[in-house]
Amino acid sequence: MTDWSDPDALDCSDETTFDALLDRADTREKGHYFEFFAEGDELTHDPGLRLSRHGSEQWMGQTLNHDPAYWRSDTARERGFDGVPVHPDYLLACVMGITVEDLSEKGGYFLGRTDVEFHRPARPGTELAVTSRVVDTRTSSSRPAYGIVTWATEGRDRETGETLVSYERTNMIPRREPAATDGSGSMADGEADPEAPDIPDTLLTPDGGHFEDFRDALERAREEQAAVAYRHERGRTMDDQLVAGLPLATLNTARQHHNRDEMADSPSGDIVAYGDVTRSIALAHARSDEATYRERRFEDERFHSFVTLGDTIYGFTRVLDCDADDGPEEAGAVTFEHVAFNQDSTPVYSGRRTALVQRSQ
Ligand SMILES: CC(C)(COP(=O)(O)OP(=O)(O)OC[C@H]1O[C@@H](n2cnc3c(N)ncnc32)[C@H](O)[C@@H]1OP(=O)(O)O)[C@@H](O)C(=O)NCCC(=O)NCCSC(=O)C[C@](C)(O)C(=O)O
Repeated sequence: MTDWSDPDALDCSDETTFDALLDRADTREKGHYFEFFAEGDELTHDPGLRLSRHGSEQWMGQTLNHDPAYWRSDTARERGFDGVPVHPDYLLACVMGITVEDLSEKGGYFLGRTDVEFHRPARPGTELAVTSRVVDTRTSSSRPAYGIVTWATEGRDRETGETLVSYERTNMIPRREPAATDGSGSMADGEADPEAPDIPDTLLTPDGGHFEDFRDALERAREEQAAVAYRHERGRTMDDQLVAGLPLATLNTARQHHNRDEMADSPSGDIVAYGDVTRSIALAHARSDEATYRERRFEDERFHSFVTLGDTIYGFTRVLDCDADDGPEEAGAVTFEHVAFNQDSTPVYSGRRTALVQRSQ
């Protein structure tokens, strides 16, 4: 009888032996297929993550989000924060990162998110408690190998139980067994629309980045049948640190971001950027052209196309609404539509954002 626990019983450095071993071995799976999820299921996400100043500053530096209120105590105080909070994009990415192992590690693509609400600022050192509820599951008519799942997620302060951020997100999730559909959905390569798009003749740019600048530009646009819409100058090329480093720093274990071998056979053919990194870069471009006071909420966030290593992310903004009565004395609410696009001008992300923007002195 061979004692297979004897170190000398198998030569794992021999390619033929090792190939045969690998062939025979089961894989201990991570993550869940589509069939695992049922509407109403509640999931408590176990991985612990403590928000850190280093993590927030690293996220801000790498994504070009340079708002001093999240670096410096004097600006934080002026903006009404009780101490220097972590950056909201980092908070959101950390809450979502923790959920990945349970919800989307199997390889599903992040399609969209809505109702992103920041309930209170979070301080470095906060330990997170994150839960999700399955809101909806459905078959994809265009991709029988995948289903579409929506979860409602809440990130809380583990010590006080207070909610910090909540949202609903939707992913494509691989099925264990492909669904029997005719595959007749929207998979055809985009047929050109023969109709020219209906767009305004004039796109206006606000004179500055304060609340009044956006409000005045919107008023002008209404009179001139124009839109307030502009692009931002900065671009950021996706490198290893952004594509693989930042998701892992928030415990996002989705293979899409760090396993090129597995991803070679996937629809994207390569690792792709975490949606929250792409989004944060586009928002940073927009925020660099405005006097942001606080983030309020995000709706209708969608990820349209893959972003891979070497792609460059630019930003485009349309101003939708200004509300002078919403917000404290120092700021008014502005609603934007932000679009992230790549070097070929292909939109990769879009979302509606309401932020408080500082009033002019
Ligand atoms: C996946 C691709 C190839 C599919 O492209 P496609 O041409 O097959 O079609 P589509 O039009 O984009 O949508 C496919 C189906 O999804 C539905 N759908 C679409 N959006 C939504 C939405 N918001 N809410 C609800 N449903 C939505 C849509 O209605 C359609 O349904 P159908 O199959 O029945 O016709 C294409 O959409 C694409 O390239 N998207 C970008 C994906 C991406 O790069 N995401 C970010 C990176 S992955 C990530 O961050 C991972 C994460 C965060 O770590 C982690 O979840 O773990």
